[in-house]
Formats: sequence, C-alpha cells, structure tokens
Amino acid sequence: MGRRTMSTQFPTDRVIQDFPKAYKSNCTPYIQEDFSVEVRNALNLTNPNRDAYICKVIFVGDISVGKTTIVKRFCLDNFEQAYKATIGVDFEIETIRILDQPHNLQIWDTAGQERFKCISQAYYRNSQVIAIVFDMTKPKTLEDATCWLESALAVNSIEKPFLFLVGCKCDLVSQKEFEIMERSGMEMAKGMQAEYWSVSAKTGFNIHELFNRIAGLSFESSVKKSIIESAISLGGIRPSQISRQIYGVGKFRRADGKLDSSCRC
Ligand SMILES: Nc1nc2c(ncn2[C@@H]2O[C@H](COP(=O)(O)OP(=O)(O)OP(=O)(O)O)[C@@H](O)[C@H]2O)c(=O)[nH]1
Repeated sequence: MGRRTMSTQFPTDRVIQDFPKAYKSNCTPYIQEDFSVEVRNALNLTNPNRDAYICKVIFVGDISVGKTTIVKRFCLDNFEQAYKATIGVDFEIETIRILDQPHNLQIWDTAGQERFKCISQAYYRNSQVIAIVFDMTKPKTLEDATCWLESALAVNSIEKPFLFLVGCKCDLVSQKEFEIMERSGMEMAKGMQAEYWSVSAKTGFNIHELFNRIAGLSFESSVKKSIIESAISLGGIRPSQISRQIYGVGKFRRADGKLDSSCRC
C-alpha cells in the first residue's frame, strides 16, 4: 500500500497548487491550462474537513512493459530490476493535496498476461483514468495499445475517461530510437484521443509529472461533478444539462495552435 501521511505533514511532492502541465502541449486532447474559476470558487466554500475526492486509475498494457514498476516508483520511490509477473491485479492508494483538498488516487495495476485478462477486466469498471503502457524497446507493445484501450473501454461505465498512452523504459533506447518511438507513440495517442508521455521507471524520468497530471485533471473533473450534483440536488439544473466537459473530453491543439476538428466532443 502506498505512503499514507497525515494532512499536516504532506510531502512537498504530494502537493499541487498549479495545474500540472502535459508532457507535450501538442500531444494532449486536454487543453486546460489552469484550474477553472468555478472549481477554485467552489473550493473556497468547501468544508475543509470534507472527505477526499477519489479517482480510480487503471494501468493496462502488454506483459512486462513496466506497469508495476511505474506504480512502485511513484508510490514507494523504488525500482525493482527483477521481473515478477502481476497475478490478476495489484492496488495502491496515494493521497495528493490539491488546492488544499485531499485527492485520493486509487491506482490499479493489472496483469499483462493473457491468462489473467478475465480476472483483471473485472477491475476495469468505473475508471476515471485509463493509462495504457507500452515498452519503448518493443514496437509490438505499442501496436497492441489499441486492443488494450478497446478492452478497457468495453467494460468501463465512465462515459469519457481520461486516456493516457505511456511509453516506458525510455532509458533503454538511444536518442534516435527514442525520437522514432516517441513520434509513433504520439501518432497513436492522437488517434486514440489520449495524452502521450515518455517515462522511465528506472531513472524516475517523468513519473511524478505523469501522476500529478493525472491527479490534476481528475481532481478538476471530480470537483466539477460535485458542483453539478449539488446544483441538481438543489433543483437548479436538470441532469440533461450536465456539461460534457466533466470527464476526459478534450480537443487536440495542432502545431499551429488551432484546435483539431477530429476531437471526440
Ligand atoms: N530499464 C528499465 N527497466 C524497466 C523499466 N520499467 C520496468 N522495467 C523492467 O521491466 C520488467 C517488467 O516490469 P514490470 O513493471 O513488472 O512489468 P508489467 O507491465 O507490470 O508486467 P506484468 O505484470 O506481466 O503485466 C522488470 O524487470 C522491470 O525492472 C524502466 O523504465 N527502465
């Protein structure tokens, strides 16, 4: 289980005050650059002792691509060189303080082995964030990413989860290979309407940045959802008026800065 810390002793790497940025601004469908005014205003009115917002995050991808190692690097800050296959699923929970509110990331690390797929699929439901991991040294694992996305979406009850495509083990490739794989990964991510990240669980490159980004986007979405739910319960809004922007709906910004018309929304 991940590090649990009393709210008064939060480690600084678990505190977010500014909206976390994407790895590459031209490879994300989530174009928001700051917490919205409505979210900041709502938090000012929030009971400081309210329960933490909760976000379920699942990691999927081929066998041995680095899912467990990414999660362990973030939660425990360690790196295990020896490979131990995940049997079914593993679970970690990490609390991040965002704009002085606790936000719990429930992180589900699923098995890449085919024989465990039936078990792990049962845990895909209600995932606000789906992170599909591939191994930057193995192009086939990037090709398989769309299958992982389809199976994760097939059983997910959240209409528009945030999608991340994560290239792991970037410490093992040469600069040229890195550029080639990153370009392929970014193209794939764009087709999936996912945000792209290159990371190394060994060196720690981009690990905290990735999780902070996941936390920031999901927190904003959870607060907006609770604002709308309160408005519905007070009778000020009809369910049919609920904004489609609550979950991971977004637009791609093209290199020229314009919004891509191929977005899902
Ligand atoms: N050099 C390097 N090795 C890594 C990195 N990430 C993972 N590994 C190694 O790759 C192997 C597989 O990593 P895991 O995290 O167990 O892979 P997994 O995707 O969880 O695998 P399954 O449980 O079978 O689905 C291990 O030997 C790790 O040490 C990385 O960023 N760099």
